[in-house]
Amino acid sequence: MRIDVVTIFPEYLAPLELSLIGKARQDGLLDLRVHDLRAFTTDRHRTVDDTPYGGGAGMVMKPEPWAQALAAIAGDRPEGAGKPVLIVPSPAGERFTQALAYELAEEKHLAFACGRYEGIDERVIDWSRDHFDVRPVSLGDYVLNGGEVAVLAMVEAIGRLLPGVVGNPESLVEESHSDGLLEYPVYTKPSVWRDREVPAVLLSGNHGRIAQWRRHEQFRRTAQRRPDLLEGFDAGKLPRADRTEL
Ligand SMILES: N#Cc1ccccc1Cn1ccc2ccc(-c3cc(N)[nH]n3)cc21
Repeated sequence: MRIDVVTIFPEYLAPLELSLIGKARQDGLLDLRVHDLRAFTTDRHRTVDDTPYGGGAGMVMKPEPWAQALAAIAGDRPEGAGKPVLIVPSPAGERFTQALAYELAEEKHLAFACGRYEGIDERVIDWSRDHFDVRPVSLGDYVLNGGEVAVLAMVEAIGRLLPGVVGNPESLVEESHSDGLLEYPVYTKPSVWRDREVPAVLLSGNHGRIAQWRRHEQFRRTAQRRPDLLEGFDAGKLPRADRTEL
């Protein structure tokens, strides 16, 4: 997968050189390129913002540097890729979810536009639709100072789903949200820690009972912490014990 990120703070994306995503880049599984928006300005001061039409606080990102940066990306497509997906982090976007991460992990070419100030001139979003499949995406219902933190989270969530990135693909199956539920609690040695014991079933070696306990814990936790995730969940999928419990 090819990922391009445009930002005025390229150093904000440095953590993507570390750990699993960094190794995926070294192994050639992920071609991630970070572009400084100021490289696409033409004035002496490398200006990327200006005052908002209609007044109001703060500044808005100028359209032309964005069009220059995004045109360069759209014109440099990986072999066989169609229109890249342009993800624009925004408090006013569709919600980023595990399902969207899986969807985007299927793409050959993603681009991320990291806004700052009060956002990017809206005409850039409109212009981009001729060159990209444009997706404004929200990380959650809170306001960040810019798109970079959201891109760090999304690139990690998407990148870890690419084949070969996570050592044991099995670990992707049972984690939170992979099957619509929160994950079960995990434990490791020692079996007794500060007078707290590991649940006995996990020491039993009975893999059937362990799987049943873990499934029950997923439903119990989801019902307790994120009942919204159970709306519309097919109760017929519940083992009988869980069905009576909810
Ligand atoms: N837009 C905007 C805006 C509007 C008012 C005040 C401050 C900002 C900051 N900002 C500028 C760019 C930008 C990008 C993404 C987010 C963002 C995403 C999520 N999920 N929360 N916040 C915020 C961003």
